[in-house]
Amino acid sequence: MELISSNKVSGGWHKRYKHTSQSTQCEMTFAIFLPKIVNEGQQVPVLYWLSGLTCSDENFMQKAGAFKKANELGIAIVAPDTSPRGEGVADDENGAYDFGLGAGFYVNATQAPYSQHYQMYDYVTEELPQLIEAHFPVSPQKAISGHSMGGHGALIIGLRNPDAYTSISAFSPIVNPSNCPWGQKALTGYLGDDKQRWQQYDATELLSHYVSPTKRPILIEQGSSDQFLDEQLKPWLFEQAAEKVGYPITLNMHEGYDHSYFFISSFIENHLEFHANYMR
Ligand SMILES: CC(=O)Oc1ccc2c(C)cc(=O)oc2c1
Repeated sequence: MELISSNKVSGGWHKRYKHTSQSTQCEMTFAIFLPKIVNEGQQVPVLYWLSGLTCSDENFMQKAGAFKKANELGIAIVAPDTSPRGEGVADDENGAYDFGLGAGFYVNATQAPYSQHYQMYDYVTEELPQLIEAHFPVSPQKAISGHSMGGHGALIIGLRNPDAYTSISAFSPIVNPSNCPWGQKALTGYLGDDKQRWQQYDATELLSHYVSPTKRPILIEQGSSDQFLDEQLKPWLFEQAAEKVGYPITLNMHEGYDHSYFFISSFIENHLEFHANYMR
């Protein structure tokens, strides 16, 4: 693991690292925010943040405005990249923004040529937490959150691993990728045409068939003026599935907010407090 940069911020530290990943078979970059309290020898819980299409480890760290509150609450934040990258990593054949580089969709791809490197599910759920726990003063307490494609990632990972994450949250998530153009394109490209195989990566499907007795709290934020709301995001489908299976979720609609980091930065502190409450 190699340190790329280190900056003091809001009393804590923001650091970027690169390392060779066994899951994705390429160099991966991630960012970590460590609150001040780690200097006093305290182990801190970790919020994993998954970013959306076209993003890297940098967007959330630079734009969300999360550090002051994370420092106060004593939470570390880890932001991985959104896909494998580098020479030899297959991209969308037309270089589109919604597939390939910057758009790994947090799945383990089974289709060539993507299956060689696009193993983001394993990277985020296994390899990265192991690396973080081996190298930083963190406790095993983890929570997960994300935006848009990353909100989809947070929901599927949280729902599939209720023993690993104390709480799940999302901003403007793609809740039902089998049922929207971004998701259909990604799931076809990474997993093939068999829709049965898509279900493990579809939060609304996972919730509809949820059987675990452990129901982790789920908090979703959505802007009413989000340009992707009706065609891509459709949070009401997730809400309906939750009602049907009796899984309590909170979906907060916010008048006038769009899909941007202006929206995320407006409500990120509530999400940090939400997760801090469960990670204690
Ligand atoms: C930094 C930023 O604005 O991130 C951003 C912009 C647009 C999108 C879209 C359209 C989808 C998504 O999944 O993430 C995302 C992130």
